[in-house]
Amino acid sequence: MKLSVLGPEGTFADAAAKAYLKTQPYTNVIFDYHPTFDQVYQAVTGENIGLLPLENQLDGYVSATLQRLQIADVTEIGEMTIPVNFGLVANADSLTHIKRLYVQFKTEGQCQKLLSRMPGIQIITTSSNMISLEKFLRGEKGDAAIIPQSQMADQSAPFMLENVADQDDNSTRFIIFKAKPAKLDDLSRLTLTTNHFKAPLFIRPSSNDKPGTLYDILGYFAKADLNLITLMSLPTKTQLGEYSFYIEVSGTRDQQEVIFATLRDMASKYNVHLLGFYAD
Ligand SMILES: O=C(O)C(=O)C[C@]1(C(=O)O)C=C[C@@H](O)C=C1
Repeated sequence: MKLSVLGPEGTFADAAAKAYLKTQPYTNVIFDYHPTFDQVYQAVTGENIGLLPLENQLDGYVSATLQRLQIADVTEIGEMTIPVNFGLVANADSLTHIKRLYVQFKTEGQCQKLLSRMPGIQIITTSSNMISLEKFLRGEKGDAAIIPQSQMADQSAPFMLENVADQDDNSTRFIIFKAKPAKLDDLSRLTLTTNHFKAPLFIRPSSNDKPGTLYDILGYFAKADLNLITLMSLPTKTQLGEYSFYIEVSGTRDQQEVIFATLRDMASKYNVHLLGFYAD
């Protein structure tokens, strides 16, 4: 089986994939690294699986992943949360002599305190923390990169700062998915391996321009006593002001029947795009 993740080896996605595999019975897994989230998504076919970051404790949801999930025909089969911290490597004698900084786009929002100490610097955004490191290693004097803290021990740059995330307590949640579309009927028959589940989904009203639409959507879950852990609105991109809602429902095994009955009920009125139903 192939597991597609953001590469090269050493990204947090790679670490999350390895942590996930420790909890699973898969054998002979081949790691398949790609430089962007979109290429990771495109690479997952058949029975193979992929992993993408969904949410960071400091910087919130990963918009690129949500935008992709909104239109994706995938089944999420699980998730993995890992601690995240960063280090700074620089080819300079001090912070003030750094001219150019390589930083992954989601990492930037997690290292704001460090960045505020480097005014006037040229920031080059990358798609992966290990690409930031690669670019730094091939770079010139005055260059710096923010890289995973786990890579710091292997580096010997002239100037290095450890643990540069805005706070030490920081984590990112990743989702693991297959390429086949999540089907309500198939997933309703799934046997959970733990007592808890999560069900991520998008709900798209035919129009947002009506009083009480969100209230009505939330009412279905409230009436069924189903707990929502996420509610986000995302532009559908069809028209300015048209949004869909990304929702994560969590519950216990004894609520399996009620969640599927609720989703079927909602599907007669709204566009319900289920993304998965998995043990948590
Ligand atoms: O570049 C990496 O190391 C990644 O795995 C990506 C990613 C992300 O986009 O959220 C993962 C964890 C951190 O939040 C920062 C970057």
